[in-house]
Amino acid sequence: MTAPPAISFDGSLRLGEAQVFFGVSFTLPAGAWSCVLGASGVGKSSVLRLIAGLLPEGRFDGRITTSDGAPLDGRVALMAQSDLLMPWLDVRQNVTLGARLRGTPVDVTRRDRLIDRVGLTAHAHKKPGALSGGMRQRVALARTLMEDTPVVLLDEPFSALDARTRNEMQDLAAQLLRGRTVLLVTHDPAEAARLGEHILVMEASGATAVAPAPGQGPHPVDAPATIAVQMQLFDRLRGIPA
Ligand SMILES: Nc1ncnc2c1ncn2[C@@H]1O[C@H](COP(=O)(O)OP(=O)(O)OP(=O)(O)O)[C@@H](O)[C@H]1O
Repeated sequence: MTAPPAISFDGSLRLGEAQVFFGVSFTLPAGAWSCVLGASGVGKSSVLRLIAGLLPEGRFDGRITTSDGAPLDGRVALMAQSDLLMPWLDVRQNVTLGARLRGTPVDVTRRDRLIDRVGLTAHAHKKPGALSGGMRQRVALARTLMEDTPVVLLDEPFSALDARTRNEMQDLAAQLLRGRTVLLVTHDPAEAARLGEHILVMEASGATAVAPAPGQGPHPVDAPATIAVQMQLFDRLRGIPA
């Protein structure tokens, strides 16, 4: 993996007749977890798709730049809320889907190591239909890591999981993605307070930074600093000024 860059985003987006957002500007620090929250429809997923180069429709007036000046093409992996697993492929084949689609050789040692790190070695022969929701998200996480990109974008990947599995997945993702430039879209102030080393609240007219809990994430869920950030985010999302 190449060194993760910081990413600066500045622009406005129109989709069809609608101005989705206007003058949204922020910088994602290199090698850290950034979290973005905001009302439904404000354009959070569109920001991810713009950074990933996956929003061909619409009109984006602005710039997305990197601290090393190199383009983001080929350096970004996106993990969506839906696990997007292929039902006819087993865990090993799903984890290596990227290489299969590109027609490039599969690094089987790396594949098996990642499946082991997400705790699925005993289930590697199974198809998605035989896995729980948490296991399926583990496969999706291993597939994202298999791409070994310095930038990882996460679009509400844990929102459909029960509280305990979500907590486990947050820890696992924080551990496995440490050192990469990560942007997580979430509706959950507790998740943002726990994982965020940089936190943004997005509105149609801009993005505001909210100070995270100190130190490296994941922050302890019951630490006073984490709870204070969570409460502040609740207030921001309810429209209560800081
Ligand atoms: N291809 C498209 N064409 C027209 N409008 C679109 C398109 N994709 C998204 N939109 C609209 O753009 C707006 C922003 O969508 P987006 O999914 O980015 O918001 P979001 O903040 O991620 O929402 P949520 O939190 O509900 O997932 C929404 O009003 C959505 O309906």
